[in-house]
Amino acid sequence: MAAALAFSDLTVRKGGRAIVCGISGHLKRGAVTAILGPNGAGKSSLLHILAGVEQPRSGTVLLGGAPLGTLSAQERARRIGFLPQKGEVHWNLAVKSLVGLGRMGHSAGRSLSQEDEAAVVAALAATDVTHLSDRSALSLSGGELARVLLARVLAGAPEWLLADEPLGSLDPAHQLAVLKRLAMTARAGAGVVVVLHDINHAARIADHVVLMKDGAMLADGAAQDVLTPDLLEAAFSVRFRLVNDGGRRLFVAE
Ligand SMILES: Nc1ncnc2c1ncn2[C@@H]1O[C@H](COP(=O)(O)OP(=O)(O)OP(=O)(O)O)[C@@H](O)[C@H]1O
Repeated sequence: MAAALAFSDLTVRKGGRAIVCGISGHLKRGAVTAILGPNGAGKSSLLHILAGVEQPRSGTVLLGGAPLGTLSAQERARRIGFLPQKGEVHWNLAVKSLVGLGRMGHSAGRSLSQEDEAAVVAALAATDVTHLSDRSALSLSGGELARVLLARVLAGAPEWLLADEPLGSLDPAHQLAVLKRLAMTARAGAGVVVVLHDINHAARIADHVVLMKDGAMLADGAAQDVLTPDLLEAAFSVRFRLVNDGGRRLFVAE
């Protein structure tokens, strides 16, 4: 399948134990995949491997049929946008310049073209940070910085957008706006893979859900098949009641 992200028999060992235990899956573009599971389940570890920023102990990741490791760093940066859980900036860089770095996979070090500049402007607007364009990235609040770092990834218009808990420091209005942006990005043809903690956020945008526990996949399938009270209880050891809220499924922890 064109440009699918497929992984097989992935194993990661850290601290003398397996934290990802031989998992396999197949992710499609044009869809939102939510990775859910309790703390320590291995969600970030899986995302790091899919992004190519960490290597598994064993197993393979194929992007469009090619092993991820065979892509040049520039091609990987152009095709896979990765938003880590703890986004940090240590340079005194203007927000628009920081977001411009998201074009590096396209610009290969040359100065930004008109197309690059247009992509930066659109990405700043998409995450509601246009008004911060000239501010130093070091001066931003946590939620502002999170939105700027998402803008940097969006500016690159990657085939794959891999985001690790992108809503953690956002207020409710911006959480909703970012969820909608992720869904729009998938509808525009990208593969969106997002680690989420809120089941209702996943229910709102996910087409596909990977449910992890103890480094293994408890379930992997269509959102409506995986987001069930029984599977969620098996993952989180909490009972969820399913409420029909005018046609929208809402999960309430009991
Ligand atoms: N360098 C390390 N050494 C030892 N253990 C590690 C190391 N890195 C991660 N782990 C452990 O691996 C497990 C999986 O970590 P990971 O960050 O993938 O979990 P997660 O599902 O993303 O969790 P969270 O929801 O808390 O972010 C955790 O138990 C973590 O403590």
